[in-house]
Amino acid sequence: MNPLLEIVDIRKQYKQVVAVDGVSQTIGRGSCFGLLGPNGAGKTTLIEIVEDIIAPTSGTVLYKGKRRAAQFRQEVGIMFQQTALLSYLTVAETLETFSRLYDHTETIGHLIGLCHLEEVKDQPNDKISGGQKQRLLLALALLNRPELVFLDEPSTGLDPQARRNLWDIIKAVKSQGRTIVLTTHYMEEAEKLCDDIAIMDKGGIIARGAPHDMIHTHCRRATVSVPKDRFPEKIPALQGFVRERGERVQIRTENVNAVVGQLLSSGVDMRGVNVRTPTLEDVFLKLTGRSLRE
Ligand SMILES: Nc1ncnc2c1ncn2[C@@H]1O[C@H](COP(=O)(O)OP(=O)(O)OP(=O)(O)O)[C@@H](O)[C@H]1O
Repeated sequence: MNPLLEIVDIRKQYKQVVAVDGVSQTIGRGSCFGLLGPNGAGKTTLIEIVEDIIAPTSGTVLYKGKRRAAQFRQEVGIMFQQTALLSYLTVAETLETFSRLYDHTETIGHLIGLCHLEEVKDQPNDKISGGQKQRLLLALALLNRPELVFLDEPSTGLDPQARRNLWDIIKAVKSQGRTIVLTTHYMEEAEKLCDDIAIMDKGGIIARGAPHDMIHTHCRRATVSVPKDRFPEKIPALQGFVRERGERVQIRTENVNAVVGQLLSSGVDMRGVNVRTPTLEDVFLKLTGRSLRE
C-alpha cells in the first residue's frame, strides 16, 4: 500500500474516559476508508485528531510521510455532521462565500452539478430539505478540490432515497481518485461505499479489511430458511447444519449454491424460501457479542 495517512499509536483521554486507546492504522491513496462502529466507540474523536481539529493525548499522524503542515488544511475537505449556515444566503451564495477562503477552488457550477443542487441553487439555506443540506455540506467540503475528503456520518438522519442519492455522489467523488475517510454506524453505508473498513469499538480497532474479506474471514455461513410445510420429508444430506426454528427449517451453510441446488432438485417450491448472507453487522456481533446499534 502507498499510504496517504499513517496513524501511529493515537491515544485520547478525557478525564476518566479513554476515547481512543492506542490506534495505529494506515490509509492508502485513492481508497475509501470507512471507520465503522457503534455510538461512543471513539470514531469522531479519532477522526477529529486525524483532521488536526483536536490534539491527541499521545501519538502521531503522518500525511504523505511527514507531520501535517499548513499544506494539509489546503489539501483536505471536511464534511462535518453539523455546520451552521446563514439562513438568508442561497445555496449558490453559500458556496461563493466559502470559496473566498481558499486560493484554488472548484467552479461553483461544477459543484452544483456534481452534488445535484441545480433545483435549489437559488433557494435560501433554510428552505432546503435535509438531503439537500447534506449535499450542500458535501459540496462545501469539495470546494478546495481536496485530495483527501473526510465525511463524518454523512447520511445520518436522511430517508432511504436521500441516503442513496448522497451515496451516488460520494461514489462519483471516489471515482475521481480522491481518498475518502468516512465514519458511520450504518453498516450498509460502509459496505456500499468503502473498499477498506476498520471496525472500532471501545476506543480500539477490532477488525480491518475489505468488507467482503472481513465477512469471509469471520462469518462464512449463510442461512437458507424454508417454510416447514415445504420442506420434503425425504431429502439427501444437505451441505449444511439443519435445525428447526418455529415454522421454518433453517440450513446454516458455507455453500449456499449447493444447498439451493439440492433443494431445487428435491422439488422444493422456492416461494417463501429465503437466503440470508452474512453482513458486517454479523462480523461485529461475532467479535463483540453485541449489535452495532445497541
Ligand atoms: N469532549 C469530550 N469530553 C469528554 N468526553 C468525550 C468528549 N468527546 C468524546 N467523549 C467521550 O469519548 C467517547 C467516544 O466518543 P466519540 O464521539 O468519539 O464516539 P463516536 O464513535 O464518534 O460516537 P457517535 O457515533 O455517537 O458519534 C465517548 O465515551 C464520549 O462520551
